[in-house]
Amino acid sequence: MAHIDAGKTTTTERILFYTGVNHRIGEVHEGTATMDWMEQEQERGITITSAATTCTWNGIRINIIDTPGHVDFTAEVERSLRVLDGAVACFDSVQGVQPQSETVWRQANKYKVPRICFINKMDKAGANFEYATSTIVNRLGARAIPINWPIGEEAKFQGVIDLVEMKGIVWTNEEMGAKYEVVEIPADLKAKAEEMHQLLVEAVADSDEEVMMKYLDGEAISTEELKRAIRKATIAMNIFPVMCGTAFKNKGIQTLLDAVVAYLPSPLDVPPIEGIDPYDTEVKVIRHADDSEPFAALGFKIMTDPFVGQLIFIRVYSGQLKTGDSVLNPRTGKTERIGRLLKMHANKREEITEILAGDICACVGLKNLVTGDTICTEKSPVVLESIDFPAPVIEVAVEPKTKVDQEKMGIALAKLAQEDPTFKVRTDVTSGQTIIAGMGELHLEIIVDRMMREYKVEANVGKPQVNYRETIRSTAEAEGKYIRQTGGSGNYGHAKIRIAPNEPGKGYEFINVIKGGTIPKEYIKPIDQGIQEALLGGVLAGYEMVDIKVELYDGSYHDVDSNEMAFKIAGSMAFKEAARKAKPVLLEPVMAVEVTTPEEYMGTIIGDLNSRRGRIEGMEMVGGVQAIKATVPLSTMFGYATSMRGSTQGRANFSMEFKQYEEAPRSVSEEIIAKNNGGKDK
Ligand SMILES: Nc1nc2c(ncn2[C@@H]2O[C@H](COP(=O)(O)OP(=O)(O)OP(=O)(O)O)[C@@H](O)[C@H]2O)c(=O)[nH]1
Repeated sequence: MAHIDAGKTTTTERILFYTGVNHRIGEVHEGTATMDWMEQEQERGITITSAATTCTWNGIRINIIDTPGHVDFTAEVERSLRVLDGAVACFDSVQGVQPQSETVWRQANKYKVPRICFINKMDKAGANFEYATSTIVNRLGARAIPINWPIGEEAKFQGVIDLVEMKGIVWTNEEMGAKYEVVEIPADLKAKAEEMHQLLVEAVADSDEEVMMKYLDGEAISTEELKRAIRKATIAMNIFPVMCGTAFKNKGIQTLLDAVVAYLPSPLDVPPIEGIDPYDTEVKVIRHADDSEPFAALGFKIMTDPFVGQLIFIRVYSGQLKTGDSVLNPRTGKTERIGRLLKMHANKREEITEILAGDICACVGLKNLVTGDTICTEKSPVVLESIDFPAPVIEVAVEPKTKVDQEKMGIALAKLAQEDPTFKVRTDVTSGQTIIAGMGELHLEIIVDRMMREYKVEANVGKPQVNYRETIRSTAEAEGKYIRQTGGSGNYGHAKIRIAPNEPGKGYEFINVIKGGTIPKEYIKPIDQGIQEALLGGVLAGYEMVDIKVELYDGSYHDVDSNEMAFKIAGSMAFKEAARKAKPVLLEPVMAVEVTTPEEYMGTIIGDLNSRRGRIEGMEMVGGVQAIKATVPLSTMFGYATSMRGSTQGRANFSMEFKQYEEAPRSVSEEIIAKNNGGKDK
């Protein structure tokens, strides 16, 4: 995991080469990286999907998921961290911690994933191991403790000092770095190595009692003892060991693999996973990484494969499973049969017949699974915690060119949406246009590109727009009555509701307080559904309404004429009227922006951010340049990259990620409401 371009894919390619999975090294910039198997990834030299793959080092099996660095694909990182037990955080040796490193670091904290830090690109001009490590301490607030020290930097980088075993390791540039030599610690680095070794012992002593006692008594600590203490401290996240190398120049990868095996947890080292009983949500269910416990796994990724069909990636938390076994999906209550099990090697696959606790693999045959679903045995059901995904903030209209394209587009978008939980499709209520929403311009561009290439859909694509939301600021009551006589049969639906603002982020909540059958039970759900449909269309400018509590408190029915449809319409009517009375407001997505710029352009950058309704949150010197943090509405940030580069002669950089939805200022919301014809449902 890392900021974009830190070298995750290059490092992974080296790992696959040294562990014997690949016989030649694929390069990102040549478009031949195994992990970046999608056409779009190879053309752009970036990772978009996180490919899961398996390799073996020193007899230990390692499952690797190479994650994307670009913020638009943050969901890929989120789900990978949810199912992995350990991570290698890659950093650029010149830049150290970059904005997106902070995001992924926070995500790893959230899922309590122990980490090793790998300072990559030690061969680059300006490489500085000490500085890069200090940024991990200062910007991430992490206890980053070197277990390597570089031998030479920039063009002179030859290898590393292993601060645990106190030896030098240098790579000879032969056989793509497969060969290295163990050497004495160079004389000029001896004192530094001693100092850093001491620091390492001190840092891990408090995680291991024996080592602590010996340390306090001034006794020598053996390499084995030190390794054990580092493992404990790393798994407990008391420390984050820091290593270095250059993936591109083939140095430092074998040592990194050794450390992954030595210090990152195996499935047995992580705490058992907690879930709940689907039939009694008050009951906690604990599952250990043990083959003899009942089977439980989490589906974390869905990929449509042109040959096999739908592949579901799962992480097994407990028990075992064989091909042909049936599993229960507690969300749907349905049992499904596992057709095939596949071990994934980036773009190749190997058929297997069983999987065990701790495994990550792909399976075929689970039609109804969505990302984040648990699968388990019918006899001992459990629901594991799902995965959180951020809301899409940008949208664009796509219009099929012909009738045939229209059909193909529907299928393509549905498939793409099933793979990607941050991508949503909707039909605009007034224009009837298909609107797709996602995490950023790049995200939508890739989706449109895949739709056109993989599914051969021809379509016109509009300009990206902000995905606004609506909510209410006060409470209101309203009633909806739908009474019609159509031909012979009648329709009768009648509902009275109260609505109130819900806590931000809590979404929609429906509370039924109907007593004594004023409205029969079977019509309650249709009312709820009618309200939910009305929520999607909004009341101000046609945007989805969020964070609203609705209480159904009264209504009436007719013995003969009442039906579900009539109550659905009554619910929708009641909600729209109540929402209009409850001070509706427009919400806009606000982004966390970080610009790094040479000092001379600071004034220009800040002035420009202010003119975009930005709020400056802080400034800091980072690696000789100024880092300016600000929150800025997304609507003012289109085209920012070009204008910022123009005004700083290409010397400033920026990153941006979604922060939260905030109420749009009156002038802005009036303009948007006017543009959308003053509400789409009118
Ligand atoms: N000089 C130098 N360049 C490197 C090194 N490692 C990677 N690169 C180059 O840096 C660029 C980015 O590398 P990637 O491996 O694609 O980085 P990434 O972190 O996977 O990027 P995303 O997946 O797009 O976030 C490529 O052009 C690599 O060839 C290194 O050790 N030294």
